[in-house]
Amino acid sequence: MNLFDLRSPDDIKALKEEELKELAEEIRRFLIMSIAKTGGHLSSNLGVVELTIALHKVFDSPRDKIFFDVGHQSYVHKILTGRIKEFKTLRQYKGLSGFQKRRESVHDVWEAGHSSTSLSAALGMAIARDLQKEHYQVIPVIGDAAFASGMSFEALNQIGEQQRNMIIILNDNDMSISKNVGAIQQTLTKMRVSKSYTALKSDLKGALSGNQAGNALLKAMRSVKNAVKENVIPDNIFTELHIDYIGPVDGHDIGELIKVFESAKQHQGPLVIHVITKKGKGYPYAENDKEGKWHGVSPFDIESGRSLSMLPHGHKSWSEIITDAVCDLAEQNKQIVAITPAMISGSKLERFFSAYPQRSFDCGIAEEHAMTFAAALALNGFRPFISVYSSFLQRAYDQINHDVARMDLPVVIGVDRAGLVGEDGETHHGVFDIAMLRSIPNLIIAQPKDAKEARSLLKLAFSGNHPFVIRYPRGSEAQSTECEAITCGTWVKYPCIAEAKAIVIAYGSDVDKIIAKAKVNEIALLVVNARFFKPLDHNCLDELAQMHLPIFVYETDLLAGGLSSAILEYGNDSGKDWEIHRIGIGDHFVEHGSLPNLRKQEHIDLNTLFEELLHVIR
Ligand SMILES: Cc1ncc(C[n+]2csc(CCOP(=O)(O)OP(=O)(O)O)c2C)c(N)n1
Ligand SMILES: CC(=O)[C@@H](O)[C@H](O)COP(=O)(O)O
Ligand SMILES: [Mg+2]
Repeated sequence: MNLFDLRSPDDIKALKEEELKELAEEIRRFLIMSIAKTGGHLSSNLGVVELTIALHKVFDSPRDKIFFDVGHQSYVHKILTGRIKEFKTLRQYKGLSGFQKRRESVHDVWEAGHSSTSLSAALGMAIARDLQKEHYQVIPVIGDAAFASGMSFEALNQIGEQQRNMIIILNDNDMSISKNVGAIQQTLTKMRVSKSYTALKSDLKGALSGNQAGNALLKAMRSVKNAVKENVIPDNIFTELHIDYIGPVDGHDIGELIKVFESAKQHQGPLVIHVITKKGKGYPYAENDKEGKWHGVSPFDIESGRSLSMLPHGHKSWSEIITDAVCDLAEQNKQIVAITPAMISGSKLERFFSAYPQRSFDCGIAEEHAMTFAAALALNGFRPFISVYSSFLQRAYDQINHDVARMDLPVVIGVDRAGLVGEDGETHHGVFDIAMLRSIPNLIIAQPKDAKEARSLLKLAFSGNHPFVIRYPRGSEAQSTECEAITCGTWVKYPCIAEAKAIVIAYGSDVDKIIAKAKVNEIALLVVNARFFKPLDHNCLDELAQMHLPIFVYETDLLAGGLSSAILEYGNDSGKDWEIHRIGIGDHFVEHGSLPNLRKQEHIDLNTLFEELLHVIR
């Protein structure tokens, strides 16, 4: 079958098992070729090819609701639902999203990007269906790491109690972004490899070969389980929650998957089907990836596996710059510990984890738990550094407020991926954290403009005794080992040339870019590096007000509640009579695309700033 003829799942309903296996191989080849060109989430999608084909073969999307937790592994679903032609635009501005989007297709019945929402959503859909007296299947597909997250267990607790019909596909590849962690994973591994479950599986195969329908199958399952229950099989975490369980099932055996899914159609009440897959299947570099290098990739050379995107000379990622600084501080200060909620590779914490394994903790996808865990370590004499992507930090708002800030505990929170991130789109743009955190008492919130300031701010953070938030963007910066003393809450003024005609207050790496652009264009500006969002530098603001010049506050984050809001609040409270121009992101979510395109679309690119500046001062 030509993949490009695929319009809807109906096109595969008549295919026989052998043809479906060929389809799987064609899709696998297409994924590797296409993602090598565009970048994207490679290994998770290679792992769910047969699983997704079998789901669309057996169930009737969009009537039956098939959806994916996080959604980064929904590319095969998109191919089978008529979107293969758009894959050349994957994650590009106005192109195909890397996650499920309702605007793209009727087959995208849910949206995510953040982990572990699928089971709660499934219960909502199932109860809506029942209350409306409708009849369709609700089928969340959830990975082993997303399953081991708090929100998933909150949902399972109610699913077990509600006993609504749903088919939970647990896609267990024993991987999060890198190797999965935690006791729940250990339990799943035991279930996956224990002989009794394998024995049970061969009995299951027997039952299936007789083509027994659902309940008969489960009766067979239960009789087998009861038969072996005395000696080996304890009830598992699912049955203890009154959720039936079938598994483990080979997630690459289309025939077996179809039989199990067919049987599941008749099942009454919630059912978990434990599917075992190989993340990265079919592409050796990704199959053998333990560090998570092939989870989310930039364009790469298929033959060598080499990435085609290189950092500018002398640059390191901001994540690495921060980790290097924390490692150097940790050499002197044995109380420094590092915590990550499942993002070791994304946050580039590998150096810390290998240098200080006893002082390194990966909590799994559990931002809420990780933050309170950090608070208790700080309360008991340690100096935790917890790195969380800005958008995932939204999960830990109450823990920052209720545990870290209220008790005024010295936790250093590295807010990675702060600002627009680009290709991952609205669920991942880290544009809310300044507004989200600025109202919490006791927090210090800062952003460095370069590597030297990053090291200086971290030195200040670990020398103080208060919760300290340091935010930094996706992307890279020239590395530096320099460091200087910084007084908390102080901004820095950079007069560009001659008598300033306007003031620009900015932060992060844009500060130096604005200075350079003003010099090249011989525009007389005073540029202020507002490296602290909290506390504001009131002395500096008082001085700026005295200059009676137009003040441009240039933000690359949400305007509402951000830096300019804080400045306006101060101006109001201190009776300032000043002219403030605000540039930043308006009251809407920002879609996916490359950063230059998004900045232009949001009118937060430097050209927009300078156009507005010149409009005022000339
Ligand atoms: C709240 C939240 N935290 C972290 C992430 C980053 N993240 C995306 S996918 C992923 C791993 C998912 O592992 P799993 O659920 O097992 O799916 P797999 O990729 O193995 O198929 C993580 C940690 C996220 N999307 N949302
Ligand atoms: C799906 C998900 O949430 C992560 O894989 C995320 O896409 C990683 O983002 P970075 O590529 O910025 O590390
Ligand atoms: Mg996984």
